[in-house]
Amino acid sequence: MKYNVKIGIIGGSGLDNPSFFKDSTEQKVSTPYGDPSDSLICGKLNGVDCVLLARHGRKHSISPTNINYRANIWALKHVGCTHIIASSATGSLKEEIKPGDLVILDSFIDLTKKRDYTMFTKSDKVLHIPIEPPFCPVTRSIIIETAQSLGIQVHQTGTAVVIEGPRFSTKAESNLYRMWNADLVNMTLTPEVVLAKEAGLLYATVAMATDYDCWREATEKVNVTHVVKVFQENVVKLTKLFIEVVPKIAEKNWDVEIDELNCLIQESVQSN
Ligand SMILES: CSC[C@H]1O[C@H](OP(=O)(O)O)[C@H](O)[C@@H]1O
Ligand SMILES: Nc1ncnc2[nH]cnc12
Repeated sequence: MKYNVKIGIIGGSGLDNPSFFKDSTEQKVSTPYGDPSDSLICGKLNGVDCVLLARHGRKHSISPTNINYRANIWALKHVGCTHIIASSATGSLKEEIKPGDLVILDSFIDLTKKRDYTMFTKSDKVLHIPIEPPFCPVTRSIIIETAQSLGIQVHQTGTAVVIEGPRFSTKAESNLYRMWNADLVNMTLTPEVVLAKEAGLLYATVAMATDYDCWREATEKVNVTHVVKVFQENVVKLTKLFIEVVPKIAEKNWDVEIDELNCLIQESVQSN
């Protein structure tokens, strides 16, 4: 086995500072892109090396636009992560995806406007990464199988529309996303998922639907208090899934997947 598995866990809204580890160390990392959202919390989860990072900072002080996604991903790569599993609180765009449900995302529609979308601005090279499939299919399968073995119901696929935020959507926007057949809406998935691929990290997101955004007549329109409340009411199944998925990821040899991703990155650098 060429690569030792180390798993980065990016905790989103509601999972900003989970007490995953019995013993942990805090590591401050500076990166060529500036500072990550917070210190990295390193420890072992079910015997596997893991690194926790709060996407919005442990005090939830950084808004989606101002998150230094590049620094976050660079820092996790720098400390030796091979994988990232991330959480995200999301609005549901479909009746059948109910608040509290978990969705193993497989695609996105990026409507963000004010972010740094590539790691490759600090070199003389241009990288045109083929992003499809955006999420690591093998990591996704392991998450789905683990959920099934725990009796946790998940939606096995889902497309998230990513908005700039921090405001929520209008009803017109929400209905437009529904017409696109998107499943969820959030504010942080991109460029995180893209940068992870550029960095050669195998990445998956477990999204939790926390609300019906604002399209559904019969329900209260989304607000942040409601999002946090629903997330907290359902957080146990999400953390249980993360804790159990970590050893399942670690028991596999990932040399092929990591080498394939590194090849893809090399092939995607434009050179004249
Ligand atoms: C707290 S409401 C909106 C906020 O929640 C989600 O955060 P995350 O993806 O980090 O869980 C959403 O993307 C917004 O940033
Ligand atoms: N309705 C919504 N829109 C955008 N981000 C969200 N995060 C949680 N609910 C959301």
